[in-house]
Amino acid sequence: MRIRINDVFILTMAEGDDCPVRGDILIEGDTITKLSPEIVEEADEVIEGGGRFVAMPGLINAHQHTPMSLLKGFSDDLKLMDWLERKMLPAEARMTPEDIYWGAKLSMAEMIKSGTTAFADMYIHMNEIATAIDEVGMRASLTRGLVFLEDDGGKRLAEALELVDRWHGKAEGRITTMLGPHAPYTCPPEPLSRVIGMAEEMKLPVHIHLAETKEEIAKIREQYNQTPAEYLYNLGLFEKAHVLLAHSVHLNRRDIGYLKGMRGGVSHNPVSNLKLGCGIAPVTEMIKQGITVGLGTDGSGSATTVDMFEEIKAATWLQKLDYGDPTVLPAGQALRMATSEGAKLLNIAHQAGTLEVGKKADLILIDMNKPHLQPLHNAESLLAYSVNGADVDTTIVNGRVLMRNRKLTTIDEEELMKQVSVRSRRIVDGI
Ligand SMILES: CSC[C@H]1O[C@@H](n2cnc3c(O)ncnc32)[C@H](O)[C@@H]1O
Ligand SMILES: [Zn+2]
Repeated sequence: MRIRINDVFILTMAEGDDCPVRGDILIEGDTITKLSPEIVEEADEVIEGGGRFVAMPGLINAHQHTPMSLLKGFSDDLKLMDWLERKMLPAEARMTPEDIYWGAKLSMAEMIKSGTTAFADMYIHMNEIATAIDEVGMRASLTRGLVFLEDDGGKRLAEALELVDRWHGKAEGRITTMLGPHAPYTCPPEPLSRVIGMAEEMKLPVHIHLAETKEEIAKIREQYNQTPAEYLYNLGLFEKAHVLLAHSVHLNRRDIGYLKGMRGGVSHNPVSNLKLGCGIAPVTEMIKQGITVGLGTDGSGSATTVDMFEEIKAATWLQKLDYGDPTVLPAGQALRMATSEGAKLLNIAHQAGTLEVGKKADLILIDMNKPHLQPLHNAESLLAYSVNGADVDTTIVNGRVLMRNRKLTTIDEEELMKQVSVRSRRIVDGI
């Protein structure tokens, strides 16, 4: 299959490339094969840009719990632990594997419609999520979340390994896997060390929540007389595996030092942090210290939206506010966090995150022919500060068009809405 995209403003997001160039894009199979002012090759499908679209790499959501889309808006304005323990966990205990499948699809529909092409997911019933991804066509890195607060006879860990066995490298290579110990406060040293050892041996990345709230800092201090980052560092996590750290809001100077030089980095989730009142992550300082920082939404049970353009805005504005300085975290940097940096976190930088010949064709077309997106003085500014998810016209993953002219091609939206309506009501009823 060959797709030619004609006459668009191409923003590659490749190193040092911050100005869009008007031209054409050729996709052959799953790969970008040409970026040029004019391409004449025949194609099976031609998308006429007519100079109204910006083409950019698909956004990468580095921290998600996709099926939580079914819990969106059901329990807001609570403290994180109340929200999690009193609302989310009881609701999750009622979710069937089929609910998980439909919840993942709902989240993917929203992600594709707002320009996300790849995501990192941590949840339960991962086989159903992987099946949904296989069908829908997105790219993802999957982890079975591991909580070790009670003895389950090794059931959760066995499911985590089954996920790796069954799905790593599958769905035309769109699915990869990680190990997912949930957080320092749900993973005591012995089982956590075991998981870290497995990650090292199996060369698997580790996805874990870190230092999200002040309560977490107090709890880990009380239990282990350490900070959460110190706890992970002392267990050898940062030297033994590629690590994806979600949140990392409450890090002190020494904690940031532990993260320096690590493979992987931090998923900053500003909307979730704002909404749960967690605090402002030291993003500017981490970047200054050479730590890779990408962006994520967290599940829509907390953030309520998985539109990554909201995260881009929140990330840059929060740092400007925190420093009292509008020059901090400029537009281009925030866009890189949502694209090239996110790709590094998911360990897929060789495939995605920038538009370059030889990379997988994961890209979006944004319709700029709208009052709030004109004039086009500076594409990066408009993309970071003015565009929202609804401005995405076309989403392509692995050379396959998943949305064209805002119509999803791999998800039956009507059926999805029916399933979501019935299932979501049943899950939260009486909680
Ligand atoms: C065991 S699967 C993942 C687990 O994580 C929970 N979760 C969702 N959002 C957050 C968050 O912001 N901090 C900590 N844990 C979170 C989710 O409900 C699942 O139970
Ligand atoms: Zn999370």
